[in-house]
Amino acid sequence: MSKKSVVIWDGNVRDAALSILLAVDKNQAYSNLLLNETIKRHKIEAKDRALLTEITYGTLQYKMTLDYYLEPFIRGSVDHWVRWLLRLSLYQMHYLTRIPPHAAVNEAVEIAKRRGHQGIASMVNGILRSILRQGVASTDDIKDPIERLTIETSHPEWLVQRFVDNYGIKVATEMLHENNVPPVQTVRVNMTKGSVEQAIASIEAEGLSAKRSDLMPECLHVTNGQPARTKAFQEGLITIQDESSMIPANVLNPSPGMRVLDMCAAPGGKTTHIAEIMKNEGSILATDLHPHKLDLIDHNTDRLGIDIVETAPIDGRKAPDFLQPGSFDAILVDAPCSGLGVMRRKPDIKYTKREEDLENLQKIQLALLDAATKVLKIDGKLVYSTCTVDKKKNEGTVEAFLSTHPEMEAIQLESLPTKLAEKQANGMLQVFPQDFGSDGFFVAAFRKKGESN
Ligand SMILES: C[S@@+](CC[C@H](N)C(=O)[O-])C[C@H]1O[C@@H](n2cnc3c(N)ncnc32)[C@H](O)[C@@H]1O
Repeated sequence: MSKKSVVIWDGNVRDAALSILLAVDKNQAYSNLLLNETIKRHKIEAKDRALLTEITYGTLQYKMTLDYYLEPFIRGSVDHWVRWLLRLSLYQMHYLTRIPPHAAVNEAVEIAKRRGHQGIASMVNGILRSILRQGVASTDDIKDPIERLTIETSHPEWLVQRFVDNYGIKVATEMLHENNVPPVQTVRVNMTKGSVEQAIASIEAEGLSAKRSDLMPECLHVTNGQPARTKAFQEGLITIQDESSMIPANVLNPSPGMRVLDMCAAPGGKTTHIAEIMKNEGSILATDLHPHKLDLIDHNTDRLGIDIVETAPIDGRKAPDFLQPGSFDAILVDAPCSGLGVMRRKPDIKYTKREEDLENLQKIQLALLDAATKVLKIDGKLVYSTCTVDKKKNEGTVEAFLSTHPEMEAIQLESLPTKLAEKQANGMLQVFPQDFGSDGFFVAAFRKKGESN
């Protein structure tokens, strides 16, 4: 992202949302990053912040559905920015019950006048008022179930088909709908600094609400506010992290004093979790392909008061060239992946990801696992995780790995709450976004066979 923001903030939430959507559409920025940057840079207040977030994400989440609704009302072609303006206005009219539809139309007309001219404003007014009078077409009229899900939930057809092939129509439908639901904010309590009760008290003292999750013991659900701005965050008592992302470090479950490798570590969400589980005793090598990302890990360890982490820029696939064979007690490979489990947070993924990307990623994932095996001690534990939901590429990668690595065996995923433990099969766990309202996530665990000395 450039140093100069692409979003001008003059207090007009819809106009700012339009600028963000246009930048995202031109691949100038990721929606989550540009939205956060805009909010931070312009110090946007809570009420506007909530609306800006809702309109930007909502419009992006439902882009294809909105186009389906708009199509019968648009004669000829409209400018690219006008189409985005229509989408974001219709999103408010159709999905946000608290905004009077006429207010959304009036705002759209004003923006059209300012960004274009009176003619465009009249056209926008005409289209939106016709929709108000006539209503939108029902997606129930679409007979083909894949096409209907594609339009209804605004996911590309190849992805809908892939989810249905992988998991059946029921699970796929639930997941596609859940992907459009805004995520809950969750934080992880740093138990080396304080208890869950202390974290709740500290967060609530600043006017936010925090409650224990009934899934992961170190997880809190936080509402109405920005936990990253709290004292608890600044003092290292909490870390912003999705609940599913708390699974891999728990499954790795290293003891204090161990030597651990976190192979794809930046920005360090799981490295720091591993360090907390180890009570900040032992040593962790946190590596990542991109040297500039290592600063993020250092920043996190400093804030959390963790001093057992060392970082190094290493391509995990070449780890055996730099690290001693058989030298780590436990290794986490939190691999680069297609991100199909995090589309609620990053709706851009729905429209930018291509099916062939999944193939390329699998080659990298297998190379990382192969390298990890070489530097793992005998009897050591290897945990593999991705934030994606794809049977062929998650379970498929594990099967391909095991078939070429007879020295490794799949093992039971330990140290998990019962609700998660009972969902595992053959040393693998796939969490769907609809299971617990957390990200879609995959975790597998292996042991290096043989006698340890
Ligand atoms: C899913 S993210 C890791 C998130 C991190 N574990 C956390 O919890 O904060 C995947 C990471 O893998 C890194 N990566 C991609 N290819 C890699 C490679 N060949 N070797 C090491 N790291 C790689 C990316 O830079 C990215 O930071």
